[in-house]
Amino acid sequence: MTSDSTTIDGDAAIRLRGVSKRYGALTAVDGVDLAVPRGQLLGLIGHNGAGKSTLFKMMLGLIRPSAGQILVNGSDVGGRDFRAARRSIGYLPENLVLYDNLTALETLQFFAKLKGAPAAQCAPLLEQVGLAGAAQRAVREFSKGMRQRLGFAQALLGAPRVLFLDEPTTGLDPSAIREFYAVLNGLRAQGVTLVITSHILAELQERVDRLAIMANGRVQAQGSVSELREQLQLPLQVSLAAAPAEHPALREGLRPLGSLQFREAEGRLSFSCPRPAKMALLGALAPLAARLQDVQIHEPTLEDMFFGLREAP
Ligand SMILES: Nc1ncnc2c1ncn2[C@@H]1O[C@H](COP(=O)(O)OP(=O)(O)OP(=O)(O)O)[C@@H](O)[C@H]1O
Repeated sequence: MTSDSTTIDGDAAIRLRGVSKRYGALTAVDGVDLAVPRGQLLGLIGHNGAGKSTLFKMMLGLIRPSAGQILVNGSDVGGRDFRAARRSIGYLPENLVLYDNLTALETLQFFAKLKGAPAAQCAPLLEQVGLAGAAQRAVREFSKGMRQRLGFAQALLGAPRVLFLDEPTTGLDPSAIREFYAVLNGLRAQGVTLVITSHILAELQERVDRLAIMANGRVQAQGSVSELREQLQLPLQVSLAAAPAEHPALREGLRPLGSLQFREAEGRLSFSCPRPAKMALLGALAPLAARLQDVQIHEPTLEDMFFGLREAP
């Protein structure tokens, strides 16, 4: 699959070239090239074991790549100056360990000390993630979503310029997810670069600037959602509502589009239509308008794209 990383390299806050990680015979990450422009939100998606967490850990300097180069904020990860550069990077791991006996505020103060961030940031950050009212409560009493909010506050300590968030919305309810993305949008507007993983594809679809789809250690495709749609050329899903008596005439009227696989259910005639035939489809439907009650044309969803890639040879 094509990558446009070369065209955005100039202002990339994160840049990976030929990055691999091998564990003995197993190649967890295999020759990844990736570039994330400053101030953008990249969604990283992939099946279990695709290599997302391994890629994260390498970008954070927690594990060393077997091959390739990683630059974050202009610093070579693993290089001499990376220790200092690490302070401008925030990270929310998939499973953050919290101490149950500490309060939310004490927890954040503890992480602030570890990171060398000012303790004065802790209370405003709790406010930002919606935990101001729970600042003095012990973490042991926290729900899953509250723990996740606290983890997010921890990642924001030190006003990072690059944020890596591994499954950050796990355990959040729909309104908390909305608030979480509002915070991300605010950060993005300040030029913070964000990389986020999620298994909830529909959630990412409307919210990310770019996506990288990983499978078997490789980035199989990357780009904006509309670029991926173009690259993958998955068909449109068309559904026509019409009285069953009209279906034969509809099939006949759509014959110029070539052989379509029709499905009939609940008064609807449905079929997949190749993307390049979209205008021809609209042209064929116009003279059939009097026979139709409704027309739905769906672009492929991120889920369609994800599974389309996995099923590709
Ligand atoms: N320390 C390790 N030693 C050996 N193999 C490892 C190690 N860490 C990861 N792997 C393997 O590398 C592959 C990629 O794992 P990784 O955790 O990066 O996947 P992932 O995409 O984050 O998966 P998930 O969505 O389940 O979190 C898997 O096959 C995993 O078993």
